Amino acid sequence: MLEARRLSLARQSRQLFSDVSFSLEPGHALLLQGRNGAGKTSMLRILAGLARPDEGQICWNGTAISQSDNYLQSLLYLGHHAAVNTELSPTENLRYLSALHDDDSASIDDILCAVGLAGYEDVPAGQLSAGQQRRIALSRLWLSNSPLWILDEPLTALDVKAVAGLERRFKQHLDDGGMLIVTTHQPAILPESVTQRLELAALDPEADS
Ligand SMILES: Nc1ncnc2c1ncn2[C@@H]1O[C@H](COP(=O)(O)OP(=O)(O)OP(=O)(O)O)[C@@H](O)[C@H]1O
Repeated sequence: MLEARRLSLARQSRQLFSDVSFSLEPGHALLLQGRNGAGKTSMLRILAGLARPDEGQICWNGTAISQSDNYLQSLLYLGHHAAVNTELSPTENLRYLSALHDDDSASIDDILCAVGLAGYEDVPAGQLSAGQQRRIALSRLWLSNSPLWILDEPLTALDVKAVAGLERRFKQHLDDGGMLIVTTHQPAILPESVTQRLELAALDPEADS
């Protein structure tokens, strides 16, 4: 279980969030919402252990993440920018990514097919569209066994079919007892019965305008 306890963060003399607490159980998702600049990416980076809050603590199965010996291995974090080597083909990118992950059981061809890149396997990623490059980055969701996924705007640049594929993958992950924390402006992609929403807006100076 992941527990965030009384997290606070200020940036550039502005309080982004204060006293934010939540807990996330296996099989459940957290949808982080808020307008541009509300602090969603900052919150996700803190949850992923890439930055520290001004105050508060995050615990993984009862242990502070800074002390946990398995938090980072339990986590898959995908940031805003597609982590794709543009000189490599989708197949080569996936071979590289699969070496980083613990699960090599899924075939690279099957994953490329699942993310809709069949027919583009050997084209340098730099010659693919933004949405196709995003699909390469999202292939990690098919490679990873990590129980906790933290995803920053994963739907950016994706078409309807790719979004539907991701929706199915999210559901499978949650059904398997995984956890998901995600920012997206398309909340319908998450199964409502197991999703809690956290809105970072209360401290936004423009919130009432
Ligand atoms: N490293 C940093 N140093 C200083 N200020 C920062 C830093 N990172 C973010 N900020 C500021 O914190 C605020 C929140 O940024 P953040 O990227 O977390 O927002 P967001 O809700 O993810 O926005 P968006 O929806 O546009 O992606 C912004 O005003 C940003 O300028």
